[in-house]
Amino acid sequence: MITPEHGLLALPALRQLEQNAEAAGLQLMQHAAQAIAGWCQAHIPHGAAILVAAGPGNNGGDAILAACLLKQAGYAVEVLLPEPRVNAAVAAALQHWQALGGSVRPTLGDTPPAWLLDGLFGVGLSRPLGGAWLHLIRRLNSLPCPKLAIDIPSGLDAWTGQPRGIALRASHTLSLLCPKPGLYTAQGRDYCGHTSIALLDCPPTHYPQASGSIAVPQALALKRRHSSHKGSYGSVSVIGGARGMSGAAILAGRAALALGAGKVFVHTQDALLLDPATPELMLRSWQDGMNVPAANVMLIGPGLGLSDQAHQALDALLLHDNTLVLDADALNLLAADSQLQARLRQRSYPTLLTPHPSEAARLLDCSTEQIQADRIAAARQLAQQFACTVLLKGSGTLLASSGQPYRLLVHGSPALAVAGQGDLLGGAICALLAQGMPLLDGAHLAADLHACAGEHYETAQGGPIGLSASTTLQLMSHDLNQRLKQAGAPAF
Ligand SMILES: NC(=O)C1=CN([C@@H]2O[C@H](COP(=O)(O)OP(=O)(O)OC[C@H]3O[C@@H](n4cnc5c(N)ncnc54)[C@H](O)[C@@H]3O)[C@@H](O)[C@H]2O)[C@@H](O)CC1
Ligand SMILES: [K+]
Repeated sequence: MITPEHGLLALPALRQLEQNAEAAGLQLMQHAAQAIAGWCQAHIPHGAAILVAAGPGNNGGDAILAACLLKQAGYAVEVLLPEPRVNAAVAAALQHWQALGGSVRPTLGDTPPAWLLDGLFGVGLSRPLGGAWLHLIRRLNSLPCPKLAIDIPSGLDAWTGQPRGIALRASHTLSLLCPKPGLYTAQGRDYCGHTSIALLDCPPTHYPQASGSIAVPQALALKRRHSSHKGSYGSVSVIGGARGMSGAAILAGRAALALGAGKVFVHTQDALLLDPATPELMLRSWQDGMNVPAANVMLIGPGLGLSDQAHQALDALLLHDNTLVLDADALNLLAADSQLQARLRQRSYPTLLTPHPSEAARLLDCSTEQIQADRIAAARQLAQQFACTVLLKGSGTLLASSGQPYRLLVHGSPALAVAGQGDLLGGAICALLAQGMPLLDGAHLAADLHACAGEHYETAQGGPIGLSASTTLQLMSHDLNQRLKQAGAPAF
């Protein structure tokens, strides 16, 4: 059961929710206005000058009713209404505003306000913004003040997280009634700033079935007993590291150890003698990997290369009945070979693909821009086309598996946009799977730990630059231990 604060609704379901609430007599616009005014009173100094930009639909109605409450609370509020043709709810809100002595201006003045409230467009944006709207939003973006977007920054698509023509760059966003995927994925986080959600006192029974979720799985399944030993925590084999690229496979192996796998094998093209920083890793060659699928979870791809030998390794592994994670060059080999794809589809054992947007584009034979234009659709299409679970990397990482609600990560940081982080994530996922977590939950929890490590680093350093692999792994294992501490008693 997905709760209202975690559920991601498709547009028809959101409209259904609004109807359900209205039919039950809930005055959503009043509740929205109260939530917005409450947010402002908690964040904006009393009496400050607030410019409320109101559009022609209900997003504008929310904004104008909030303007009324803020004026009554003692703020110096002005309403900017660029489009005089407004819907009935906005017209009623305007009447109320004017009855309070509030004035309305059609164009932006010269004096910048202390804060901007953006109520131009919300989820009703139905086409790219153009003409005068482009000019206005450009000017609003250049105002040197913090900006609160109501529901979603105007111009940002609430489902894809992509601007349509142009979008307001908010410092804060207060989303109404439920979270929307566009707040978190693609360019969403760059446009939304700090995001919070106001559920508007809408009872959970009014919420239709969600198609996605931002809830993160519990770590409880990883709780350890005193009587356990290394054999209790599974084993991971990493197959990668062609000549000159062994670092990628080593990083994945280190991550698998740091996140708690009992035993970790690293198979590189030529077996390495030792990883001095992590002598616990058992180092083998590819040949050994094919003949001895010793581990219950296998990761193939980091630094694998595209040689015939790499192709053979992937071909052989697809036949094994262990849990299999495909990353990096394994995905590139797969994209280029329909026979490998057929073999993948025939697998009946848990399989995960972990592409970044360019790898996803190769797999779907389209451009990276097309993937990013609708990341949710791309992740779902990959899961369906290849009959496996998919983790689509990038800002707002997504997980999709046929017949399941998709999952969206709300954490992450540009600190993670450096070489080697994908290898760490692959290894970390395998560690949680080796310890018995189901595929979707294990991949999700590992990706969340990775995303949070990036955020923690950025917060601690005051910026995203310089995150190393070893720091990432320390942050991830620390966070996992903290989550386990809070998770209660182990299941027997
Ligand atoms: N309906 C309700 O009961 C609720 C509505 N809420 C608010 O209402 C918003 C949705 O309201 P609406 O559905 O009225 O939609 P919006 O207010 O987002 O915008 C719709 C208006 O914008 C115009 N429009 C759309 N795209 C345009 C473009 N590219 N260029 C120029 N004009 C364009 C439409 O013709 C229409 O007039 C939410 O985002 C939220 O702020 C929430 O308060 C929750 C409850
Ligand atoms: K808005």
